[in-house]
Amino acid sequence: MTSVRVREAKKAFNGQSVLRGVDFAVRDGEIAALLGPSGCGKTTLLRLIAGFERLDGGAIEIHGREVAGEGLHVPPERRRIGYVPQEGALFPHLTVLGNVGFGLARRERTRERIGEVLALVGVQELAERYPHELSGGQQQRVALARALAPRPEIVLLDEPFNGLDLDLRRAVSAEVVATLRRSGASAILVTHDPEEAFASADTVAVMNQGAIAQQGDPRSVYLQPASAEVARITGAAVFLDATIRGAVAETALGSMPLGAASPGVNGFARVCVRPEQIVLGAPGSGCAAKILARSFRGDHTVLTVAIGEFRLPVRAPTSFAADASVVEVALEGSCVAFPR
Ligand SMILES: Nc1ncnc2c1ncn2[C@@H]1O[C@H](COP(=O)(O)OP(=O)(O)OP(=O)(O)O)[C@@H](O)[C@H]1O
Repeated sequence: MTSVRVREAKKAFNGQSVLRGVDFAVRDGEIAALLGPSGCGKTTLLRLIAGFERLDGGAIEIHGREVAGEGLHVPPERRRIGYVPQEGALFPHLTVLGNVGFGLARRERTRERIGEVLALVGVQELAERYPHELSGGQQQRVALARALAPRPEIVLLDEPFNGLDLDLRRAVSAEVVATLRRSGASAILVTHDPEEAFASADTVAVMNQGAIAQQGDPRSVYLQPASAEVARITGAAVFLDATIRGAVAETALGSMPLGAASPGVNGFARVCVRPEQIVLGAPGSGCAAKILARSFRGDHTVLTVAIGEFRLPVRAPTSFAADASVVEVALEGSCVAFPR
């Protein structure tokens, strides 16, 4: 069953269109990521689903029941949705206990229920502390506990890990996802970090300029992006000019099987490959390239190489010969073609 369905959602602020007809769906128990660049409308979509904003057009259904549409706006407190806003959202004058109890109806505001949800997110020993006495990761766990306390059916999380440094961010997001799965709620996680979206979500909706450009499982949006923009939003992408012959793309780096092609692509095209598909090949296996620069990255080195006028990054092992000036570059896997 579908837990959230958004149809043709439109929203403008001060005459400026922010959502231009968004279609988006999340199934029961699923974690969906809303991935897109800054300003594309992710928070606006989340706030419309929560009921904090009113739709200008289109409709939103929760578990098959329309909650927003023409002449209809069910208030947030009647949507059974938990909301984890961006960082810094705890009430500074309330303890963890007070923060988590805040959203609970009086009869449910028991130490037992609060203790249960603090245990669910693993912060039960922090109950008496104030937000300023917590680390960033602890604060985010408490914010999640506050959202989960009223047993929502859907949890919306707006870039909840933004304020955390990278290592902590990966660890806290994995814990939060595990907690959400244990709670059984569906969730929508807003992020602009593709790795976070892929690691956390069952379905990824790629948003750009107020519309969903593609929605699918993480592998399909990464490996078969529907457009050059989706390819860029979902990770690093290298575009090569190519000639398409049947199911093969011929590029300056050699030929490559075509994994997918946009409609109308034939003859001259642009193919998208991911940097990890450009590899060092054995002599004679690919295309000779001149090394222009090296950048040491710890567990690997990135070479910038030139093939004629064309420059591209190639990942090499840290042990790569320091005196080499030429390498052989080859392509691995398949590519996706777009019109040139
Ligand atoms: N209440 C508002 N009044 C006027 N403009 C708004 C309002 N809320 C959002 N906007 C505008 O709508 C656009 C989309 O904003 P939104 O916060 O939804 O984007 P976002 O994708 O979540 O961005 P970020 O990743 O930076 O948070 C922006 O141009 C923003 O300035």
